[in-house]
This record gives sequence, structure tokens and C-alpha cells, in this order.
Amino acid sequence: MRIAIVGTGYVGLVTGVCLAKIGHQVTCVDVDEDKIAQLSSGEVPFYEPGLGEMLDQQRKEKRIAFTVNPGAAFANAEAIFIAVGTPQGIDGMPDLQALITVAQTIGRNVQHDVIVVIKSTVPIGTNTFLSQIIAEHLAHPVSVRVASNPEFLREGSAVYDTFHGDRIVIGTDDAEVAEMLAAMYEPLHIPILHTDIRSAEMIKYASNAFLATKISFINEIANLCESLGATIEDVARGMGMDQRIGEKFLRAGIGYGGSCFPKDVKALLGMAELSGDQLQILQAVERVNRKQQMRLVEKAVSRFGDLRGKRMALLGLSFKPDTDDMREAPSLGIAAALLEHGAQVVGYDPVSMNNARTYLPAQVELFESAEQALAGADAAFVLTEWQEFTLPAFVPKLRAMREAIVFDGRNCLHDSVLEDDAVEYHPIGRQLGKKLVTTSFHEKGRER
Ligand SMILES: NC(=O)c1ccc[n+]([C@@H]2O[C@H](COP(=O)([O-])OP(=O)(O)OC[C@H]3O[C@@H](n4cnc5c(N)ncnc54)[C@H](O)[C@@H]3O)[C@@H](O)[C@H]2O)c1
Ligand SMILES: O=c1ccn([C@@H]2O[C@H](COP(=O)(O)OP(=O)(O)O[C@H]3O[C@H](CO)[C@@H](O)[C@H](O)[C@H]3O)[C@@H](O)[C@H]2O)c(=O)[nH]1
Repeated sequence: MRIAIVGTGYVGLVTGVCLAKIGHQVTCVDVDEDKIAQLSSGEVPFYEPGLGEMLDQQRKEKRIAFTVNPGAAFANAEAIFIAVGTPQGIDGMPDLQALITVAQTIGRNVQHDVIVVIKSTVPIGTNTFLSQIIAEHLAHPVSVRVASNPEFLREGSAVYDTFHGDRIVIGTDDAEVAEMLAAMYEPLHIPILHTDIRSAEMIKYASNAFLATKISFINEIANLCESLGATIEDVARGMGMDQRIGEKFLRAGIGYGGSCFPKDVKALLGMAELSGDQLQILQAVERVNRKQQMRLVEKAVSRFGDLRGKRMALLGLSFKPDTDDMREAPSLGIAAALLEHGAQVVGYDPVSMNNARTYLPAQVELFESAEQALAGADAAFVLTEWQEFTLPAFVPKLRAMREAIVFDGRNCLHDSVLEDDAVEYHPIGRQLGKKLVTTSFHEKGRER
């Protein structure tokens, strides 16, 4: 199939490269000229494991091209995918401006019948709204049919997720469109759920909201484990072995961040409010998450009393491992809170140093290695479970600190930390110095 993709961010680029990989002819278009220049020379503008290699391969096969010219991208396309950002607007609801601009551009430029597929996460009703905008701007008498096809990939494992997704959701009332999209995805051998447009839009929000709920739930249980002397990993494991619960997304820590959960939870709450409904569970999920992000700061205050002048080393700045994305990363709120308490804050991340410099307050000093960040520190805060921090070889590095006091917000340090007498270890959801009975998640490997 000949496909145009609008927006070459995490979703658009990964989708484009993966659709090329399964044999489609893809043209990606973006308004960001630098991004298109980078991509045209084979460079991926962000960190995403496996994507660069696959892009190289597809460029060689001549199955993918990049342009800033929408007219050229749409010229032969049978389907146009929209994957532009829908960031949180000032009222808490998604800002749809980029989507509206794209809908107008499609209307003005298409000269033949085409399917428009919305991949961006959009409030219920937006697909219909966009299809009206396209119709109003049509410069030629052509048919444009719109379908919803929400995306479920995770950053850091986006390529893997695209090839191993649990489901593909196609929302349309048009049987021919449904069939064409199902045929396009057929080589992935992923179950397809056909539904109406509004339900497809809702599936995306309800899924993210449910995953966020699991995280806030386990975080509250973790806090209770600390008070009552239980061990959260064992508790989560035991719960997860019940297949009705499932083991995934039960990792306690410092709350969820990233470009999706925080904004999508807010958007769903906003949609409920606008329709006169209330999502009370989700309101609590958000509240618990905000509080959980401060959990390590509270632990540090109760450990030190006064944080003024203390040198605090933040290890892992991106919102999760294997990405350089700093959007809504817990490190941002934690750094701000520590500075507020008068601490001196330094940091290190294996991959996201450039983005971290843009997002973190200027007072945060960044170092090129964990050793440098740790040297002379009074405490370390592990905020992202990068593999580097989970290895046994990392534990002796903590001895470079002035006082080796570690607040592990991801419970990811190797268990040998407990045998190191020089290290005072504060995990989440278990008592100080308590060993795990079961294997911890980093030993099992990351969820796939
Ligand atoms: N990031 C994820 O893991 C993820 C996963 C599933 C769904 N989503 C959803 O997918 C959408 C895209 O997210 P993202 O993280 O890929 O965004 P992103 O910010 O990484 O990328 C968006 C891209 O769209 C481009 N763009 C903006 N306006 C444009 C226009 N008028 N024409 C062409 N290009 C334009 C931007 O330059 C940018 O390159 C959002 O709705 C998001 O909620 C994201
Ligand atoms: O057990 C867990 C799992 C995740 N997290 C945190 O939750 C956030 C989100 O993690 P993850 O879901 O792995 O990353 P995202 O790339 O944000 O992916 C989510 O958001 C995407 C955008 O909508 C969806 O497509 C994905 O299905 C959904 O998992 C991160 O801060 C994680 O640290 C936890 O604290 N505990």
C-alpha cells in the first residue's frame, strides 16, 4: 500500500519505518525541517532502540522517504496517517491545533480519493470533527474517509511493541475502509478489533487510564508495605500470579511520568467533567501519583532533617529507561523540590543529557558519568532503572559519595547493595535493608 505519514515523532516515525518493513511504500512528512533533513540522511532525531538500524535498511530498500512538502507526500497515497502531537493545553485538555492544521492541509492538497487514519490520541468525537474540517477545505471533488487507529506502543520498546502488539484497534463504520486497513496490517499477525470511531478513541484513553490506575494502586500498597513490614516485590509477584490481575504494570516506584499517562489521565478527567460525569477512581489515581513523585524527597527530609547545602545526585533523568524523553519525567519535580529545600542538585543520565539540560532548572549541574555525579554527594536518588544502575558492578561506585546514602525510586539496584556495609539503602515498599524472597523485576528482565 502507498502510505503517507504526517508527523515524524515517536509514533509517526516508528509506524512509518515498521510499515515500510512489512512491505509498504511510505512517505513521511513533517513541518520540522531539521528533523526531515536528519531523517533524509538516515539519522533518527531521538533515542529509540532498534529504530536506526531498521530505518537504514528501509532507506536502502527505497521503501521510505521524507519530505516537508505535504502535497508531494499525499500525491499517490492510498492512506494518510496522522501522528502529530496532542500535548496538554492550558485547560488540561489536549491541544488539537496541530491536528486541525493537518486536516486543513489534507483538504487543500488531496486530489484523489483517500483514507485518513488518525493515530494521535484524541478526545472522543475528534475524528468526526477532523473529518468535517477536511471536507470544508477540499479543493477537489474527492472522497476522504476517516478512521481511528489509536497507537499503543511504549517508548523504549516502540519497535518491539509494533511487531508484538496485543491488538490493533480500527474504528470505522465503513466496511471497505476496515478491510483495507486490516489487509495493510495483516503481515504483523496481530489480532484486530473492529469497532466504531468513538469506541476506538475511548479504548485508547481507558487503556492508559487503567494502566495508570494499576501503578497508583501498587504505589499505595508499597507505602503500606513500608509501614507494616511487608515487601512490595513479593506482594506484586504474588498478586500478579493471579491471571485475573496479571503481573505487568505492578512495579512500585516514584509514580508514572512521560508524554502519555499524565496528559491522557487529565484529558479523560476533563472529558468526564465536560459531559457532567465524574471519574472518582481516576481523580484519586492522579492525586496518588503526584504525591508518590515526592516520596523520595520526603524520605530524604526525614533522614537528614534539613537538606540545605546537601549535595544530592540524581541518577537517571528520563521518564523511563531506553528513551531520552524528558516529558513529565519524575526527575523534574524531584529536582525542583530538592532545590526548594535548599539542596545542591547534580545529575547524570546515560542517554538523555541533552534533553535534560533543556528541561531541568539551570541550577542542576549535569555530569557525563555516574561516578562524577556521585563524587562527594551526600545522597543518591535513583530515578530511572537504566540497566547501568542495576548491575552488581555499579554498587561499589556508591562509595565515591561523601555518605553512601541511596534512595532507590525504582527498587532497581542489585541486591549486593544490601551486603555493602558502606551503603545505607532506602528502597520503596520494603523495610530498610530487607532482602527480597522472590526475584526482583530487574533480574527477570524488563516486561515485554
Ligand atoms: N510517544 C508515545 O509513546 C505515544 C504512544 C501512543 C500514542 N501517542 C500519541 O501519538 C501522538 C504523537 O505523539 P508523539 O510522541 O509521536 O509526538 P512527537 O511530539 O514526538 O511528534 C509529533 C511530530 O509532529 C510534527 N508536527 C506537528 N505539526 C505538524 C504539521 N502540521 N504537519 C506535519 N508534522 C507536524 C512535529 O514536528 C513532530 O515531529 C500524540 O497524540 C500522542 O499522545 C504517543
Ligand atoms: O509498573 C510500572 C510500569 C510503568 N511505570 C511508569 O509509568 C510510566 C509510563 O511507562 P510506560 O507505559 O512503559 O511508557 P510509555 O511510553 O509512556 O507508554 C504508555 O503510554 C503510551 C502512550 O499513550 C502507550 O501507547 C503505551 O501503551 C503506554 O504503556 C513511566 O514513568 C514508568 O516508569 C511504573 O511506575 N510502574
